[in-house]
Amino acid sequence: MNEGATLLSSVKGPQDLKTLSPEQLTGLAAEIRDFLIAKVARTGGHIGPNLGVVELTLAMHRVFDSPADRFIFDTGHQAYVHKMVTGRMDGFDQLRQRGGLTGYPSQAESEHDLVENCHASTALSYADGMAKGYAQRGEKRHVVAVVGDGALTGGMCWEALNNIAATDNPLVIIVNDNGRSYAPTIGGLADHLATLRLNPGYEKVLDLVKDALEKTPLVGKPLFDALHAVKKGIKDAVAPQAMFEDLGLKYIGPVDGHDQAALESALGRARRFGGPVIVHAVTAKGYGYQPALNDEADRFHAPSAFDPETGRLLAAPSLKWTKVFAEELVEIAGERPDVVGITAAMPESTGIDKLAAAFPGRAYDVGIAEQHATTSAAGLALAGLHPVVAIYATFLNRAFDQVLLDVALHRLPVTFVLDRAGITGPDGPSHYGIWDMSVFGVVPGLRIAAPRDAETLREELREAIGVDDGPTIVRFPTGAVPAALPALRRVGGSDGLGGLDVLAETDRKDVLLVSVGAFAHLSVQVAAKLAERGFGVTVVDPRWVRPAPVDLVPLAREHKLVVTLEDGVRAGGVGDAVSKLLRDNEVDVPLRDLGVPSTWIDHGTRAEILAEIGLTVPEITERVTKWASAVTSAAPSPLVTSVRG
Ligand SMILES: Cc1ncc(C[n+]2csc(CCOP(=O)(O)OP(=O)(O)O)c2C)c(N)n1
Ligand SMILES: CC(=O)[C@@H](O)[C@H](O)COP(=O)(O)O
Ligand SMILES: [Mg+2]
Repeated sequence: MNEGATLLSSVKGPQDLKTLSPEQLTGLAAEIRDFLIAKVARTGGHIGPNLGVVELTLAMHRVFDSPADRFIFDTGHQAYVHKMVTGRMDGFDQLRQRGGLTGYPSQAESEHDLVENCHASTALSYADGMAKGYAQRGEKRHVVAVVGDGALTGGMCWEALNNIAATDNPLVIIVNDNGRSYAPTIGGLADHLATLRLNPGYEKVLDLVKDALEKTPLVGKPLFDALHAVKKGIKDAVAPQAMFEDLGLKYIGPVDGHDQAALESALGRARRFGGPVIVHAVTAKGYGYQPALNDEADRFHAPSAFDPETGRLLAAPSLKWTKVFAEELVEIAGERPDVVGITAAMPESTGIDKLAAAFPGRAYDVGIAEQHATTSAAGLALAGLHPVVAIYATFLNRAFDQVLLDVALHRLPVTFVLDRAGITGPDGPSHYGIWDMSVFGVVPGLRIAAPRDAETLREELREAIGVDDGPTIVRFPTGAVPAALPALRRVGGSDGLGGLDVLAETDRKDVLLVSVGAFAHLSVQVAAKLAERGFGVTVVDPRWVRPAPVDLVPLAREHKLVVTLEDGVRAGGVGDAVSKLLRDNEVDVPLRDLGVPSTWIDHGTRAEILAEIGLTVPEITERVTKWASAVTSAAPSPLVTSVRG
């Protein structure tokens, strides 16, 4: 290495790690942490999880040979160090930015990345399949899966472990146990890991006993049997619930996940073992960076840009959708003792922590277990309660069958509150909440509300919790709540859910713009432009969007063109549902639908992505102008709206 050059700059690929001395590795780990803090402070991202896996990632790359050996990171939010040592250091200035490095593994970025799915608890299933596949093909590779203690609370992990235990493929499962998901990981599994963590002597005692036995005259099978008996005795005495071994999986650990030599020794043993093996590494989320280590609220799981010196977040404070929901839920819970909350391991970021604080015992953290959350909610409803399941929109997708059959078939009053609905942004396609209105729109008896501002969120949440004969969804986007947009008037209400809000109108009735949720401001701005161009426009917010509100039928009849605008996929979305409603009611007014195309859209800011897919005022105005011109001719018609200026 040149004088003055950093160790970090000498690492162009995993091979460069293999020759480093213990001292150099310690230095490199420190440089990696400094690099991550400096870069992520500017872009935002998963700083806490990545600071915790520096030594672990270096050990993986030193003991195994990626890409010949296959690395899978569960969830993938902890793969920054892996990116750094596989030739992507230069990309970190553009981390999670449009066109820049993704925040997760990415096949397009590197041959070292395989699994891009950022929904938790899938790695062991991928690993099981890959290990079986390589065995079938006669390929000699290790499959190495890193799974967090949080991800391990997801049911798929246990389905996979059940299968993996019955194989003898070279599959190494590294449990990255930092005791936290977002908040501290909960439940029996977390308790079990904690018990194991508190018994660091287990492996050491085993080694001592093994040494002693090897000095005795026992050989072959008698030695093995004696070893096994002693090992089991120690296990029962030192770590009485060594569940992994009871499941039939070799367990190595617990290992100090910040002790480079210990990690490499454990991974080396796992590699030599040749069959499925669990390495239990104990790490600290945020290791080496005090603001992230002291992070009670888990703000450093994935903060936006921050001051690296103090850890202070740089974004100006704003009123978030989540806060409005959380406060209203607490209000409602004060009035209704039957209302309880559920979060799938995200208490603070979904706002369920506020309910837990106000009414201890009435909020449940079920772990990263959206399917269980849903059916457990069904159970709570069967027991006479009204559960509110607060979840990010993208994560409810995996509980479709539970929503359909466990909840809706039984007509159970469960309210799902879908935060981060619509295009979210820097986390990329796995995190966009764009499928809910299509996917859950087909569930019989399920009603979906899409509030447009804080006031309507409060109102629609109350309406949803007031429904007692089936499930409801209330969905809202990420970030700050827009300014209030009061209705000019409310019409209809014949379907029992309170009617539609007219947000803007002209005397002339050319275009009926059906605006879903937070697109209301955008729609009113489009209407103003269309009115300037001489088209008559009515903007209506249906409030409850699935099933399509029957009150739209008479309104549509009064217009020459219906345009729907939604923050979700067009395929099977609100536009399709309204179109079907109109057809079923023999309304022959043409309909055009605007929304998110059914393609994989790369990460970026919400604004950048909406611009790319043409959901901006100028683009929508142009398109509607074209459509409207085909069915009517323009003439002056001033727009009336509650928006000033
Ligand atoms: C199905 C699903 N639900 C929720 C999330 C949101 N989420 C991302 S990381 C995380 C916590 C993961 O905890 P753990 O696996 O222990 O990893 P750590 O962050 O502690 O390294 C959660 C809940 C997700 N990615 N996927
Ligand atoms: C990996 C994951 O699923 C979450 O950590 C997600 O990145 C958080 O997103 P928010 O920042 O919107 O809470
Ligand atoms: Mg964890």
